Amino acid sequence: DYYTSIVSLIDLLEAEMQVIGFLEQYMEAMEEISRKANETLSELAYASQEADEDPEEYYENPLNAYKIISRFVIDWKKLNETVFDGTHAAAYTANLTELDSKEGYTAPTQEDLKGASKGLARLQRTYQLATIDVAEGDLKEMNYGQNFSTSECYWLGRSLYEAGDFKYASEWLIQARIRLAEELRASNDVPEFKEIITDVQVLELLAAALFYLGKSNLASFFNDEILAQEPTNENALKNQLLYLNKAHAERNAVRVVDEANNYLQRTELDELFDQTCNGDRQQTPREKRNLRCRYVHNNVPFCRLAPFKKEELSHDPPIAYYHETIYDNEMARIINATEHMVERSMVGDSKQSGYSEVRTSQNTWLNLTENAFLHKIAQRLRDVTGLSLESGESLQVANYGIGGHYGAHYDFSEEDDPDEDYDGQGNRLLTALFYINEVELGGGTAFPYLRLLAPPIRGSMIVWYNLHKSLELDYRTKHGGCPVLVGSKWICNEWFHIVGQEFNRPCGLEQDGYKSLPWKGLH
Ligand SMILES: O=C(O)CCC(=O)C(=O)O
Ligand SMILES: [Fe+2]
Repeated sequence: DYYTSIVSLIDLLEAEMQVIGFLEQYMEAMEEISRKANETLSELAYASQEADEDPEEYYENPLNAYKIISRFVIDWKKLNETVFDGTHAAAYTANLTELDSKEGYTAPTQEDLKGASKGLARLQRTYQLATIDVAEGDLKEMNYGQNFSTSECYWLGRSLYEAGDFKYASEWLIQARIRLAEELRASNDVPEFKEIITDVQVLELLAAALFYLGKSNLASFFNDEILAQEPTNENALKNQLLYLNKAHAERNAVRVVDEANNYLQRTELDELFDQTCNGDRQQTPREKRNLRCRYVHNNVPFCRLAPFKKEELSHDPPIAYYHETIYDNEMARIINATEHMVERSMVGDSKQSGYSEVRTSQNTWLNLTENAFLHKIAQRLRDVTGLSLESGESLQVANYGIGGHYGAHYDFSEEDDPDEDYDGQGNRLLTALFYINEVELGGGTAFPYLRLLAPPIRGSMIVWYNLHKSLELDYRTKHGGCPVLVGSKWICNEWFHIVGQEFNRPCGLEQDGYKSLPWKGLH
């Protein structure tokens, strides 16, 4: 699909350029025909005008009599053949068909449009971006100059309406109305062949969206607006009663649930996650007080010369950045090797997995042992963590597109017997995650329970233990990838498992799992 990764969008751009070429070719052919046809046409018109001045006299001349018959039989026939010539249209269609059936290409669908719409709404919700700003291309004080047209606002509103996101649907529909009014004021000529949206179309959706948001009063107000423009509009007449009655009932009832907050079934965790992503939820100065930056060598001889640059993010559970742990050429190679391999990411365990809006990214895997250039990265992973990779997974490479994100989750398996999920290698002990490109805005890794946001720093790696020393699950490690606001986000991560770490991370003598139990089953 097109809304989960940048790579596929670049392919799509290529397809669009081709389509532009095809149509240009066709239009040139048509213009040539039009030019020739006009020439012939004026010749023919000249002849008949001449005759029309005094037909009787004109046709006394036998040559002229011959000519008009000849014009019908020969010239008009020839001209019509040229005008109706279908070969250029056929070539155009054939080009399009060929593109459609090209290996690895599928035209974007309504589903893609819906996915992209939801991605945008997710960005707005997470980073609290006002629709009016986004519609003008403003994302967090940056202007990308991408003003939305009436039709774009309308379709965005409509997709969100269909997706049940009535809050943002109504806001985008209002933007559509504003633009429509501006367009009407500015001029009357709408460019031909472009979709024309009417105010009534917008109002119908807007009233319904507001109704579902529990704002029947407003729904009723906009419905009246429709009736003012089209007094016999059947839908509006029907809805009038519904909206009015509901508004009346609402006025007299105490609202139990706040529907506006309840839409899309957002959980408390979603809220915490968003707040962590947008910086509203942060570690307290007290929590940060003992966090340090330091050079570490982990007793690796080479690292005594070139130590790792560690930045502590949390002591318990242990989470830290290691800056500048992957080289430019390594990052480029990883992206080059995988950009045409990535596929839509799945969620779930070995028993049950599938696609989900919780994780909108694309990913693939690189085998650390099969790819020679990855041997060095594997060694670095061992040096940084002090752990063995004998039970480690392949390196996962992932790319996030428009509004791409990964909702809060645990990396470990909560199964009674995680060995079943992981081929007998034990649960996921440690996560090491490299940020391998520059993300312009957004796309951090958020730990909502720890009030911790790690921005994606190109070339840095973030490392954390998912399990307590006793190997019990550490429920404080819930985390996710914040939506990418501007740019594209590439990461690769390695999961270290329990097997083989007996001497590398010895178990504690006490059960320390109680520390994170209060977070278990939260939300
Ligand atoms: O994208 C991120 O920052 C987090 C990714 C993640 O948590 C995962 O892939 O398990
Ligand atoms: Fe994760």
